[in-house]
Amino acid sequence: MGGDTPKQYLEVAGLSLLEHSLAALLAAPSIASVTIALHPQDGRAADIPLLQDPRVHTVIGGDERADSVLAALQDLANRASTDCWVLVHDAARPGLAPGDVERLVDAVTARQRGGILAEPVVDTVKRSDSNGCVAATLDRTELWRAQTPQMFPLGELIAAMSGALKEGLTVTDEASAMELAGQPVQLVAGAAANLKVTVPADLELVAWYLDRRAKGEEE
Ligand SMILES: Nc1ccn([C@@H]2O[C@H](COP(=O)(O)OP(=O)(O)OP(=O)(O)O)[C@@H](O)[C@H]2O)c(=O)n1
Ligand SMILES: C[C@](O)(CO)[C@H](O)COP(=O)(O)O
Repeated sequence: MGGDTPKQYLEVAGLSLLEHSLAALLAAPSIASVTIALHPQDGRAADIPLLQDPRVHTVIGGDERADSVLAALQDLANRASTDCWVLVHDAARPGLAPGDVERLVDAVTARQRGGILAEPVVDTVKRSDSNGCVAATLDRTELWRAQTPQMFPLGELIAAMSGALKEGLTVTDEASAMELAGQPVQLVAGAAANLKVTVPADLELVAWYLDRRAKGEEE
């Protein structure tokens, strides 16, 4: 994103990205507690009123997203059964709605199979060769863009993430680790509003979605 403010503390519609994401999770009836992985030098989280909620815990994160996720999962395992289900969410996805969380939880619990929110790819997708030319056109009917939350049993996810990191494998989401461990992962339709804020224009886009939601308009 550039700039001096860490992405999770950029503001949209009067709240930081982290606060929007946290509020959505806390408003979802299925969520019992939330553990937030913070940067070791984080100086801002303590000022967030929602962090006073007794259901919220914090832990020091790691160098990469996967390290932060594993730190939070291991902290959670100190006070929750490894059989319980856990959802991992990006602070950088502030457009999450409590209803999205419940849709994922319902699908996962109905089939007792881990799953993720995801959006079908709507463009024609090309794979490039090393010269920047098209090597192939992919079959988009099989392609989805992974979102978060991603929901798996706590113990299985810790084992899968630890295994992947020990082997030096890159896992950019939790499903990747579960796939490497040979576990099935179901795809549950996510909303366009649940985008990952990655470039400055995404802030305006997510503000638009949040404004429509606040006015009760369809997404
Ligand atoms: N060491 C890290 C790196 C990222 N994240 C979190 O992982 C989520 C998704 O990562 P991404 O959007 O890629 O965040 P950054 O790497 O922080 O940002 P960018 O790629 O835009 O530089 C974000 O909510 C971010 O806060 C984390 O917890 N620990
Ligand atoms: C987990 C994720 O949001 C799925 O799309 C994404 O992979 C995280 O972002 P990153 O840029 O890969 O860290």
